Amino acid sequence: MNASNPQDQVQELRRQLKSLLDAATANERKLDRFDALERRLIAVSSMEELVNLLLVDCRDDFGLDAAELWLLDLDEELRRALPALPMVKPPRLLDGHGPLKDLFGATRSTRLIGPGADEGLLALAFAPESGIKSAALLPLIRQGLLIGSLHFGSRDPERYDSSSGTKFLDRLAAIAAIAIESMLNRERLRRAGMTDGLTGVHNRRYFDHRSLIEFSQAVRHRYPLACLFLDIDHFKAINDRHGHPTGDEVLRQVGGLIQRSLRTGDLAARYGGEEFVVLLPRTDEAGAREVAERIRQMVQDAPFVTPEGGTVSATLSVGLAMLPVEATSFGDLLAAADRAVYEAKRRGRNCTVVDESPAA
Ligand SMILES: Nc1nc2c(ncn2[C@@H]2O[C@H](COP(=O)(O)OP(=O)(O)OP(=O)(O)O)[C@@H](O)[C@H]2O)c(=O)[nH]1
Repeated sequence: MNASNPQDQVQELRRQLKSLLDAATANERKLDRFDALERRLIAVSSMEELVNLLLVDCRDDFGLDAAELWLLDLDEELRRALPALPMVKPPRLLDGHGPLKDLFGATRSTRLIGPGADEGLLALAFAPESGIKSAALLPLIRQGLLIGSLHFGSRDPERYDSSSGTKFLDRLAAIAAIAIESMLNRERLRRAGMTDGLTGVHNRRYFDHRSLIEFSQAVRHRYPLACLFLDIDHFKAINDRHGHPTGDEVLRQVGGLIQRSLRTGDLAARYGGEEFVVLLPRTDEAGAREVAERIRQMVQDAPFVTPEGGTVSATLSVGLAMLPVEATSFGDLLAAADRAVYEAKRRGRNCTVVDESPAA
């Protein structure tokens, strides 16, 4: 091309103008996509929706090859909560700060990684088989603390390079961190509303709600439903002899033993002071008796550790009742299990009694 030729000059200017316009249009589209994503992030109403949005929708909308979310979970709160939530791709839960330090060091700012010096980080941030060649690693920060990270990866080595700006991504990370924190708080509140603070099993309010659902399912589908009432023996004496904190500790450990003895789908709750209730759907009398005896035996054998580091022992009386085929109310089943536990106390405690009263 001859630059002094006016026609060539015009053509060159046209070419430059077109490339500027193309870049502006691409930027505008990018801005629109980020804008739409931010609006959706702000509007999410559940943890699973949020995770699916960050990991699945983001990957599809931005034409990425991989998206990863890491969340710090020092007290294993998320480890307990997340399995119950339906997620296409769950986040990776971190039990320490190490992996985040490896990615961000002390800088805690968005990192764009392409081929070159920091390439090794790609193997940390993504599964090795994903073949990621460039990536954006976004630290998620709330109130000055690193709570996790969001990783966008591409097999195109030029998709992200360290000289590009990170303004959009920084903003996205800030909004994602707020959305994650608010969902975690919501999840905590939801769980607190249905969990007994001392023992960690469900509370009476949740039991009252779930038992009605279990009752109507069992009646509709005509499957057996067993109810256990479990009452710690001479609990007043444990409190009186060893102190209230030891009584609390026994309650906490009994709650844990009961919970661990059950299958998914069974329901355990603290019904009152030293009383627990268990619902076993699709379980016949023989099966329910086995569960009751297993729990009773475990409690009998357990050395309960006191807050001072000593041990005390405890036993349980268990009342078992089966939902009568023609039951009309869940209250009948509860009343029958209550009668049975009363009978177990009468027979000398530390035993399981099956309610034998004629079906209601
Ligand atoms: N430490 C502690 N004690 C509790 C809690 N809730 C109820 N209690 C106590 O549990 C005791 C229950 O006593 P009782 O109902 O007389 O029954 P018990 O001593 O277990 O005797 P039996 O059931 O007849 O074997 C009471 O002393 C309550 O104060 C709690 O959250 N923590």
